[in-house]
Amino acid sequence: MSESLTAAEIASQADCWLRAADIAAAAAGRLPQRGERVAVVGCGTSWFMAQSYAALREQAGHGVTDAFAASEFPFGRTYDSVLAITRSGTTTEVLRAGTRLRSAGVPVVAITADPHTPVQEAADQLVVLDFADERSVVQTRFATTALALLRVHLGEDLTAAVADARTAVTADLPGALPAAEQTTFLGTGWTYGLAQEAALKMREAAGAWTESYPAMEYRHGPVSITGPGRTVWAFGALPPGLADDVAAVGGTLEARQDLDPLADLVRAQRLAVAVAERKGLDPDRPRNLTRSVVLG
Ligand SMILES: O=P(O)(O)OC[C@H]1O[C@](O)(CO)[C@@H](O)[C@@H]1O
Repeated sequence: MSESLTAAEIASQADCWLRAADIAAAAAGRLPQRGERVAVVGCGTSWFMAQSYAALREQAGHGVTDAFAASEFPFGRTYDSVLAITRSGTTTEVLRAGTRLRSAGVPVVAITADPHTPVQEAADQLVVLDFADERSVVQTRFATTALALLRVHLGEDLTAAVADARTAVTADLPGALPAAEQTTFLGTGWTYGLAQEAALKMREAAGAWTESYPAMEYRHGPVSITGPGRTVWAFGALPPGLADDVAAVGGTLEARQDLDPLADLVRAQRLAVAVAERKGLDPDRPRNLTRSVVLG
């Protein structure tokens, strides 16, 4: 089988993160400033990246940062600025939120792959990551590149993450993994957004049954569905006792704490493609999904 577009885009992420690091200084004036009260919005994958960034920004002490699905923006709250993430620049909920915020005088910046779209009207300023744009319906490299840019903007050095991403694209996928009958993805802090994104990727590309939770929530119900043939995949730090909890019910624990969590997401993306192909599905043609959702 020839390599899918999605697989090729997944493999190119480390290079895109390096390019993001190169443009971070030039974009810095448009991205949230230290001390600002900021909201970050997006839909689907972009919303999950917004959640990861919000957690990282708060953790870095840069200021209050809330993330919302664009359709759920709490217009009664006051923010110094709003950051929108949208690969396509056409997603209706993002455009509606941006337009309404702008008309209320709230500065809106959008990170997008395509500036020649309606997002140019819905935002005051754009940060364009056209080099990370994708031909696939399912998002992979645009989203991780946006998060990589934001991590550099927070002062992180991504050298190790880039090296880990290169490892993640060549490493064998865990052969011991069952056919991914069901996978529960866990994360904490910024990695919870990654867990949600991994679960979405498996659903979108492979039509797989997946769930995602904050890691410590695992014991509060999700453990009930773990068992033989089912996998728990933890991003970042493992909660104490998790390995024992998963083993006790016969599940398989997948955790690569040696990798930067964003690079571990690359492995999860690859798993989604592998599961799709194992099921005879084309990861480039996800069921019932379009590249962006534009409402009438
Ligand atoms: O970032 P955009 O272009 O606004 O698109 C968001 C879309 O991307 C997706 O993640 C597609 O993979 C969908 O969940 C969502 O509809």
